[in-house]
Amino acid sequence: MSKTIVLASNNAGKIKEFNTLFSQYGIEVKPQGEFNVDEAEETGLSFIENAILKARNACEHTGLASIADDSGIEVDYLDGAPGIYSARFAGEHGDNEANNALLLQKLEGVPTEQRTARFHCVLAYMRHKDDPTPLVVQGSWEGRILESSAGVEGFGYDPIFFVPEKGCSSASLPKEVKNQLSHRAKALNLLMSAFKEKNILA
Ligand SMILES: O=P(O)(O)OP(=O)(O)OP(=O)(O)OC[C@H]1O[C@@H](n2cnc3c(O)ncnc32)[C@H](O)[C@@H]1O
Ligand SMILES: [Mg+2]
Repeated sequence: MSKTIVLASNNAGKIKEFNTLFSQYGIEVKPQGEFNVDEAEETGLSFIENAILKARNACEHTGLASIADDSGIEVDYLDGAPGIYSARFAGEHGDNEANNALLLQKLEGVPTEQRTARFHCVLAYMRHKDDPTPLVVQGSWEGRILESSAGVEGFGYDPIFFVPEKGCSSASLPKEVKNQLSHRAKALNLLMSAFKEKNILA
């Protein structure tokens, strides 16, 4: 049985990655923009809460099942900031350049070994707006914050996120490589296992 799943995101970078990732599993998702869904207010205090708020909002507006992604970067030296505020770290939502510049500034002079950080991704799947048991999975990706930007792939914090196992920034990795290693790829892998176990979309 094929059924439409709404992707509860307006972030073009995420949507692009999801198109590739989902196609690997033979699943088609439609971004919420195609349904004119109003953006959910991300008032939660954790990635999990925000992912559920976004998924529920998309279900409510479309009457369809949805998957939301709430993600961000946690920097150890900053006690986990920007965390759930990653998209609006410098004030304006989605100003990637300002966010990256502020993060570099806050870490100015901090030695390499204290620049550890990780991307974190929570995915929430809800069958409908009143679904009492959303499926929630998480993935993370360890690295550290560079001292300046490098690379043009990806989006958001990718130019300043150093990937130790590859020796370069995540914006310097070919898309296929990021899609094998990333927090998002790991979380989606878990979600797909849960789908299989629960015969969702089977
Ligand atoms: O809520 P939606 O509509 O999905 O879009 P958003 O951009 O607001 O997304 P979030 O609320 O989840 O905020 C996540 C921010 O964390 C950053 N981020 C998340 N995943 C990333 C990745 O793979 N590479 C680089 N930056 C990432 C990026 O700056 C995002 O704007
Ligand atoms: Mg958001």
